[in-house]
Amino acid sequence: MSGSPPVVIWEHEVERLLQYRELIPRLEEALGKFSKRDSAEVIQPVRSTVPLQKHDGFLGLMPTYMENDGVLSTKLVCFYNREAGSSLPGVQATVVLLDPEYGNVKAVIDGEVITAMRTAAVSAISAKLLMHPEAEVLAILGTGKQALSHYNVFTEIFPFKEVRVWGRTREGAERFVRSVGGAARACGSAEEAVRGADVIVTVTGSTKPVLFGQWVKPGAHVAAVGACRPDWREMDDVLMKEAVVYADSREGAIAESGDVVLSGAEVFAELGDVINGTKPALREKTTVFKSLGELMKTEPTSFIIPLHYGKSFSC
Ligand SMILES: NC(=O)c1ccc[n+]([C@@H]2O[C@H](COP(=O)([O-])OP(=O)(O)OC[C@H]3O[C@@H](n4cnc5c(N)ncnc54)[C@H](O)[C@@H]3O)[C@@H](O)[C@H]2O)c1
Ligand SMILES: O=C(O)[C@@H]1CCCCN1
Repeated sequence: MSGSPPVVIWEHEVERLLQYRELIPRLEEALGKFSKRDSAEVIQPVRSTVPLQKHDGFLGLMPTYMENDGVLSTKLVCFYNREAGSSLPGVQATVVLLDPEYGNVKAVIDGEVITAMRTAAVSAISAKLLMHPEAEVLAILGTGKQALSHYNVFTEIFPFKEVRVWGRTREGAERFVRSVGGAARACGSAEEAVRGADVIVTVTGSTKPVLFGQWVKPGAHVAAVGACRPDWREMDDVLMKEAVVYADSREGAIAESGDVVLSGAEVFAELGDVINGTKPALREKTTVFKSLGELMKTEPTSFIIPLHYGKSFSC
């Protein structure tokens, strides 16, 4: 294997191979393993970030090693502040899979679909664990790629009666609603979308709060996906202080989430702690899951390879 050139697996192939019904249980297992902090299970340091000042962006390096599973990979992700508006993409990602023994690159895999689906799947896991079991109304703030993947997985696995979408422009929200076949309602303001919602997903490129605690129904669950820099926000202090805060990675949230850093909110638990049964899922409280994406790009990558080659492929 060490002498072979890397295989390149691109967007359409990843899209064909990844399914939420397979991704979700694998990510639950991986989140649980990570929270045990057993170095033979998962080593996933907080990502290294290189500022791309001239372009108002960042390069994030996200290595992971799962020794027991024999999987070594790193995601390379560039992300930008596009708040001022731009036709260029806000996030671009590639995943590189390496042989942990030889150190050679085995595969270069498009990271766009992995990022969209993994992030939405982890938010869906947070909702499975933390939302009210009879949740009926979903609100999505944002109308980009993550808004779409979140819409897809949340409506695939939960029986919401109503889905509301807010975007910076009314046209953007209406375009989004048309793109999903009209099964959601475009709202004229974030407040209108959020009032009375049981589950709220924030997937904006905003650097300032778009979600305010005074609008949020007590007991609602928020999956907060944007604002992945220590000085960027999507939520205000009222919400951050009232809610019980969960994260994918505690270290990641403390280092990278402006919502956590600037509000001084405490991270109560990781999703993996809840999965492992070491911390409770406080469903009756208002909960925020702060997603940084720190984790688990390796997991989807590791099963794309065998799927790509069929069962005969061995890592
Ligand atoms: N937590 C994670 O794992 C993870 C993974 C991928 C992306 N992200 C973050 O999620 C966010 C969305 O990513 P995406 O790939 O969907 O990006 P995108 O560029 O496709 O969409 C961004 C959306 O945010 C909106 N927006 C931008 N500035 C805004 C503002 N000030 N107020 C309200 N809306 C605003 C845009 O109109 C657009 O609808 C970004 O912040 C991105 O960095 C997080
Ligand atoms: O983990 C990721 O893929 C994202 C990209 C954008 C910024 C935050 N993290």
